[in-house]
Amino acid sequence: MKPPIDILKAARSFRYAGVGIYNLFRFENNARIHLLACLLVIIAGVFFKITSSEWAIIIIQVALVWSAEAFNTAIEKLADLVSPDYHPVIKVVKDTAAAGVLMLAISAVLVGGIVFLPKLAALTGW
Ligand SMILES: Nc1ncnc2c1ncn2[C@@H]1O[C@H](COP(=O)(O)OP(=O)(O)OP(=O)(O)O)[C@@H](O)[C@H]1O
Repeated sequence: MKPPIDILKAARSFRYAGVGIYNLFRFENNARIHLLACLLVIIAGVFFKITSSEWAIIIIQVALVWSAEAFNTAIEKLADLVSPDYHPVIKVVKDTAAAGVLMLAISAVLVGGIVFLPKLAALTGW
């Protein structure tokens, strides 16, 4: 009888996803920009001693942006394979996928502002 959960198969899926994460940050310029932004946010979070709720919100924001970037990259690669030449539908597909990343990046910047600007203001005496 087949076991209800195939642990080896799950472990393989984790490995493939790990390769995907590596490729994302190794080869995609925008993903590297998001990685750098994340490192700066971690440094700021440690410096300003933000609360666990603030960390939780920031972690969710970072994960949302990275995840959107991963889906966007996957869509771009698929689109390049399906249509290496210019196609108006591919333009809509790629622009829409990029819009998804931009929307979440804007929300991450706003959340960052809400969390860090008051602390920065208190520090600098604005
Ligand atoms: N085959 C295509 N047909 C139509 N428009 C395209 C096509 N390829 C790219 N574009 C247009 O160029 C924009 C940038 O596409 P591109 O695939 O170069 O993405 P990118 O954000 O520069 O990512 P990367 O540099 O990682 O490939 C798309 O949003 C789209 O408007």
